[in-house]
Amino acid sequence: MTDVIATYYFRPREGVTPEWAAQAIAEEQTTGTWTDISTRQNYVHYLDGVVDEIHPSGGGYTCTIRYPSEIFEPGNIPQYLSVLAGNLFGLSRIAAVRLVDVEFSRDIVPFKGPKFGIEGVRKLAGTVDRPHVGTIIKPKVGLNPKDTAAVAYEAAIGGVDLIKDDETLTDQAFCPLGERLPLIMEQLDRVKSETGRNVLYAVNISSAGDKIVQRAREAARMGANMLMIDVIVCGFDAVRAVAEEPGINLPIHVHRTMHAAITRNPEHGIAMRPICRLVRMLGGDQLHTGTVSGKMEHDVTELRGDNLALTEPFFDLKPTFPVASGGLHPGGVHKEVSMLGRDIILQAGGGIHGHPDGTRVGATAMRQAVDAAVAGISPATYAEDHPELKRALDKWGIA
Ligand SMILES: O=C(O)[C@@](O)(COP(=O)(O)O)[C@H](O)[C@H](O)COP(=O)(O)O
Ligand SMILES: [Mg+2]
Repeated sequence: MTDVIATYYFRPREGVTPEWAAQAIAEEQTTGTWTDISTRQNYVHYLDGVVDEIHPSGGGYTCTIRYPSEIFEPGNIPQYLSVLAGNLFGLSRIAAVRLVDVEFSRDIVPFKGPKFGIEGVRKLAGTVDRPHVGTIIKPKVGLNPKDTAAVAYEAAIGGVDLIKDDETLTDQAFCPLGERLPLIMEQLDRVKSETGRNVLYAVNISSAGDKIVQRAREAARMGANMLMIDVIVCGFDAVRAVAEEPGINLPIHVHRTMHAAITRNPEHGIAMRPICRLVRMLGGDQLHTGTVSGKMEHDVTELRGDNLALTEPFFDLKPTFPVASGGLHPGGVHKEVSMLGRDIILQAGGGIHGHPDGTRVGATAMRQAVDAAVAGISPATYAEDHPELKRALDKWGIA
């Protein structure tokens, strides 16, 4: 059995040595506590966490801690997190601590990973290597099912590859999932017969732990071609439960709403990297990781590393499709593609539905921006003979 290696950034309180702080984390997360105890048996020793290395970093230190994989109950993600990311965050003699990354050992990754992954999603959408364009139905909530489906049709016929519910839309009375889903699939069938394109719709099935698998089954029965889960608010295991459910063969789009409460502070919390590794191993086919030009806080170096964690070899798991979303518009596409590559889903809500000529043209403008980026042509030049893109650039400029 090999060890699991976690990397932490930490800053000890004044008067506390980095050695003491790192050791306190290793003990707190494995077999120790704040004082020696009389109940300890020698045979417990093999489960001790071991501080490997400590290096100064920024205003603090980074350390790697080895966790014997026997401390983990194979397949039990909540238990993994209680060890890797549990009590340590509250230790008062450590001013700040952040879980930066985890190197999992194969024996605690009994999961199958994404069913589709980048290649499988590309096959469904009929693309080879260009970035995908996605949109979020806006306004986030409030539209009735009929109007929601009408917006979906406009975006799909305009050229998007993916349509998704917003993270706050589930099965509320003003837009019941059971009405919205069939109406949207009907519109996407219409687009398929009119254009031959298979547009994906990620229906948000986020719900209580004892309901989410049943909601996934119902969505599949109603003709869904993709599912969406808010992983942080539902819990990581919800992704596994849906991904491993026999009889449900649908890609899973993973939204990370609430992530910034734990990922944003560069000194304290959990970085996006471990979250990327978990979502990939649990079966997420697509995952929001951030943009280089959008409205959300972002660190380009971290972001590129996060996207690599989704796509680099990781045992034999398929790569997960990174999603760049949040304040994106056609004028930002060239920057996203040049910094993040082509295996990316560029998702725009306001950046499509806010186009001066409406949703359909907004979608076309995003596709044109992608075509320009793939062809290596600047958006301004491409806009000279693509009026849809021009109108978008006139409104939002070039990032
Ligand atoms: O509600 C929103 O803000 C979005 O629908 C984007 O809409 P806009 O395109 O209109 O901004 C997404 O939820 C964010 O992208 C989430 O952030 P992240 O991808 O960073 O997790
Ligand atoms: Mg949203």
